[in-house]
Amino acid sequence: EDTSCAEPAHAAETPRLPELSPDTVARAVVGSHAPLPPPLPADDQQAAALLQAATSASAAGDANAAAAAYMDLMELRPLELEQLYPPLLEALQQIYPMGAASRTLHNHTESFFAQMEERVRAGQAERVSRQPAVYLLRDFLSMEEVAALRSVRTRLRARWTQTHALVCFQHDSYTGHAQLSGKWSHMLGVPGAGARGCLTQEASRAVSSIVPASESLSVYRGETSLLDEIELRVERLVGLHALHAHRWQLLRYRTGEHYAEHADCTDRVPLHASENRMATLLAYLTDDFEGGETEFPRLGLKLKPPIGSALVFYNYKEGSCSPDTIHRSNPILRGHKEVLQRWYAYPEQPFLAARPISRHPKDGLLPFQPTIVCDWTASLWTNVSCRWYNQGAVTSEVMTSPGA
Ligand SMILES: O=C(O)CCC(=O)C(=O)O
Ligand SMILES: [Fe+2]
Repeated sequence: EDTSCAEPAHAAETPRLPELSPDTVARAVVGSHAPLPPPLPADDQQAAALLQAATSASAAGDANAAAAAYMDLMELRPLELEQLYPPLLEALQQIYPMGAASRTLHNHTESFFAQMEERVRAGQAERVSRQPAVYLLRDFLSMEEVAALRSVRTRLRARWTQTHALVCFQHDSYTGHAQLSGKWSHMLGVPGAGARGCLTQEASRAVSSIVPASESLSVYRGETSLLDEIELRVERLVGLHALHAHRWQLLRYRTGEHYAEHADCTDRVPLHASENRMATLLAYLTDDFEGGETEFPRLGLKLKPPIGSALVFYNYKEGSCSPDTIHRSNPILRGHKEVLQRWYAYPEQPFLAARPISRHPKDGLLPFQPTIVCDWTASLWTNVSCRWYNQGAVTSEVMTSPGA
């Protein structure tokens, strides 16, 4: 077996880079007196152009273009959700077919193991761990596809640069910090005792540039034909069906950035729940960096798969989230890491891969405003790490404004 990309985890202790601290955040917030720029004027022209694009795309039967235009319109005009929803839903139902015809699915877990074992027999994949199952699939993407995906990321990322990110914390040392009290626009729970909160727009703006955050740029079905093609390849080679997929994520880490230990699954979401993360696919788009390994500490695996290859792993054991799947992205010591990621759910759930319909006005997010979330999933973290998302992590269901 070729294990050239695996080296034992204990070989060298990764040096720890200085981490974000609550005091640094408090100093940035307290020391900043820059006024917020005035809100962008309601862009009626942009909205009218989007509505025009949406209507003509639906008339032409281009569901992908219609859905994208309706979604952008909702980002600008969240209050018009009720008028925009019916035609949007019609477009989405073409992109994400639901219902009897698509419901005759195989046992998804079985098809995953059957396909991956077949890949191993055919010499296309290597079983890196048996329990939990972790496979390395070689030559999953061509070099041309890698380059194309990297430019997709650059292109889509450009849309999210108009405003600073809203910055959210879920760690007692931040939510309970004395100097940060009064600087929160959303807080769920008791500050300093397991709460999660988002800073005000002013405070977010002051800290968004000092928070080292890796990035997750969401891409949805229909947004690029290349990923639509690749999802069929995953069905064929990996046995994970498109109708079980979460959104695509294009991850990026710059020097110094990492993502702390976590499992992709959680027992708060049972295997049969629609939004569970039964299996994970990570395809590597760069390799010119030091550090940045995908490490599974409980398996003694520290992996740096070659460009174009994919790691796929199964997150459950006997129906429960397996803690042995805990993994992290080690700090980047030099260079730049990009990964294409997708989670797969056990039951069919086509809309999981869809762009979420409008952020609620109560979220307090500006149009096309990203969020930075530090320490989102409480229990498993060993240290703080932050991630930038273009998909709102704040929703009125989970967050309540104090006084709202
Ligand atoms: O980038 C990696 O190596 C791992 C990313 C990851 O585990 C995640 O985003 O859930
Ligand atoms: Fe993960």
